Amino acid sequence: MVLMMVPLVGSVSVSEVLVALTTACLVYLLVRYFSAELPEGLRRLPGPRALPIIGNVLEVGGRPYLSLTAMRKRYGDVFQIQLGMRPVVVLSGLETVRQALVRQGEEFSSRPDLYSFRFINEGKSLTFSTDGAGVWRARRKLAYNALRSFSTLKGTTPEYSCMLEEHICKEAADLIQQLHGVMEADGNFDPYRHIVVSVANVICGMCFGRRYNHNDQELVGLVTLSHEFGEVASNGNPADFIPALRFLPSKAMKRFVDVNIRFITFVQKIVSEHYASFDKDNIRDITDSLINHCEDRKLDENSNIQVSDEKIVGIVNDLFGAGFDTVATALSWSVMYMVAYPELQERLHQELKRKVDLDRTPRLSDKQHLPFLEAFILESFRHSSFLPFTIPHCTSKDTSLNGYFIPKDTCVFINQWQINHDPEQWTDPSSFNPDRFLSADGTEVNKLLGEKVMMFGMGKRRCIGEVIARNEVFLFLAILVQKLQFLALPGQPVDLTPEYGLTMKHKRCHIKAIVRTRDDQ
Ligand code: HEM
Repeated sequence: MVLMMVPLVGSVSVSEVLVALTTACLVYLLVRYFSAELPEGLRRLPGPRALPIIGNVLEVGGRPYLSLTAMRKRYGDVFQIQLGMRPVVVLSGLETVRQALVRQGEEFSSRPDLYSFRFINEGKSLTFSTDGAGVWRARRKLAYNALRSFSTLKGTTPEYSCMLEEHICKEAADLIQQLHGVMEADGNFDPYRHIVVSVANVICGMCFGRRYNHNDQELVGLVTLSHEFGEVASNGNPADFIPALRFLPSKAMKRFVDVNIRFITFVQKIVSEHYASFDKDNIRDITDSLINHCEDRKLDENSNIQVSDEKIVGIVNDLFGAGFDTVATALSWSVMYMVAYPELQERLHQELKRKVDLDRTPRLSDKQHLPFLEAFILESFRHSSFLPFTIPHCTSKDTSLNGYFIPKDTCVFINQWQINHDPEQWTDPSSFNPDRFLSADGTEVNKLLGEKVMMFGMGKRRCIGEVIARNEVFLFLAILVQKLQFLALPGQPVDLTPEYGLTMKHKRCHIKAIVRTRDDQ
């Protein structure tokens, strides 16, 4: 957002429109500053001094997770910046964030009315929209129950403990075939490009009861567009913070709108097909179960929260959207860490060999016997912190935190990256060291420490796909580590610098994989 805002501001600084705007903003800020009353006993939020119109955009820069972490050292766990004309409160520190999102959860669990969020799922997103508490809660419960039922459903054969396990095992086996094929054809591959299709197939299986070929242009085109989405959705776009800018052309915003239209068109086509073939006695997937809920609800005259059919069936957009890029990014980072640290990759393989054997496919139940893999995943989450901020929150009423007054409707950023790299919590936070999560003899994972890694948010808005996501990352990785060895290409060192976005990716690159045979174990 910040990167996009700077050139835009520069290109129109000479126009009359902005001169008028500057004056209006200055007046607005001055009036706001002097008129804001402070309740007795509470302090004004600390924070850097803001420039007119652009606020603190220049200081925040292109890597807000780093600059806002640095500002926390100066201003503490709760401080305020100004993004354009919008004040934003930034929260850091595990205990402060827990206080806000859990103990004061009711006050901190709304979403801000950001212009760009209106284009996501046509403004009806469960995740991004400003639905009132009642509607949001009802939709969230529906989404949570649908996800739980369709992931824990019995597999089609007894060898699988549940449908989620079945989907993952089949997709992981197919991914290995794919990678083998690409290695034979090209000698290298882009890990994210292939992983994202396999992961998307797992969520497509649950949501739509179907899977796509790795070369299906419609799906591949869609799931590889997440960069365009994340660039704007990470923490808005310039027009979210300087309202007048929404009337000026913006390439990034246009791409963002286009991605959202493509996305919704893709899902709506599938939903229409589901309506056409819907059979109440044969609920095939999450889409069917949501359609069924609409039918049932029409019979229930006592339901007091009114949610439109569109908003109910539209939940499937959120589940599909949230379900592939996040997990694929997590897996892609894990693969890159294995490439960067071959000795850790070997330890992972040896653990699998000892605890699972190489002849049978790992299962979800193997998790408890693979502490090093669990520690490795925790460290990949912590170190990459690929979701550096939660989705922006907003205060639902005037409140206070750590003695500071925060007015109603204030946009709140939660800095997960800071929590995961806080030197007060983590020894040598910048080094990649899975052993930090293991007991001295390496046989047990320190669960308490593991819970301090913040990747899924906290409290009322905590991710509803967390269990599924953790299971997916574990099982995909276990199967990949068992069957493949990942390596850097000669002369191409691994670059683990994250590229900023809603989900931060490592630089797109090519690596190679060797299929492990019994002889070279
Ligand atoms: C490693 C993978 C994942 C990570 C790191 C992750 C992380 C997050 C985070 C940080 C939030 C925002 C929390 C907040 O605003 O405070 C979130 C929200 C959400 N996630 Fe996930 N997520 C992952 C996978 C999934 C999956 C697989 C699904 C569903 C299939 C999912 C569904 C959702 C939904 C629907 C929300 C919005 C909840 C709400 O606004 O009430 N996520 N997730």
